[in-house]
Amino acid sequence: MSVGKRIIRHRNNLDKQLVEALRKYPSANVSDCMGRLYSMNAHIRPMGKDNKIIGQALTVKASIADNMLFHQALLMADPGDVIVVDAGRDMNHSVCGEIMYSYAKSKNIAGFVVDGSIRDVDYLVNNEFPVFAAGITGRGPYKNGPGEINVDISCGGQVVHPGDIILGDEDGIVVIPPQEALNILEKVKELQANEINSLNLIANGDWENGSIATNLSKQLKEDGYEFL
Ligand SMILES: O=C([O-])CC(=O)C(=O)O
Ligand SMILES: [Mg+2]
Repeated sequence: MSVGKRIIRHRNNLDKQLVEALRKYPSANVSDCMGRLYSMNAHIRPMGKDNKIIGQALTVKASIADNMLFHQALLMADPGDVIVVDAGRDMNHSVCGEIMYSYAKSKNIAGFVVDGSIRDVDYLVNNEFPVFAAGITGRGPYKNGPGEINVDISCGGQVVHPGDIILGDEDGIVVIPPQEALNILEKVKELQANEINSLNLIANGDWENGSIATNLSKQLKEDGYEFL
């Protein structure tokens, strides 16, 4: 196999309903259900008006300032895929723009996550197509390669495997291992119910009697804090 030039067609796909069931949960709550260890770094930000993204990852490992394999990934992607690109966090060249967004949207690709820069942001401000990235620059990419498709990559400080579930919103991106998705879905349902309880306590003026406040006071006492 030619490392640096691998284009892997096969990827395991999950039941789409399971992926869809995660859509309504905030990335922050999902992250809490995964030990707070699987969110991308804060430099990966939503760049347009559509901030909600969910789908299975089709990964691209790109050369710096080059989007040849990103274009190939667009041709290979299925509806609902999120194209996740390791573009080396480069701030000097963008690796996608309006032509690529338009084609991806026409194929019902779920969005892009790029550890690098993008351009033609006007399109993203005026159309529903979610793109998360590290920066914006009008200086465009080359198309020479090398690069790879559907290999494990690094994006936003996280390892992303082909087929991982990518969930994102205004708080950024969390990466969910597909084999754990059902388990995480159950946990996040429970966490969400607890958050609703907390918000109800606040609304009713009862926060001081809730479990967070009571546990805090117990912990401060146990740890020897003094109120002076
Ligand atoms: O030149 C490119 O490949 C990226 C771009 O601006 C576009 O897709 O519109
Ligand atoms: Mg363009």
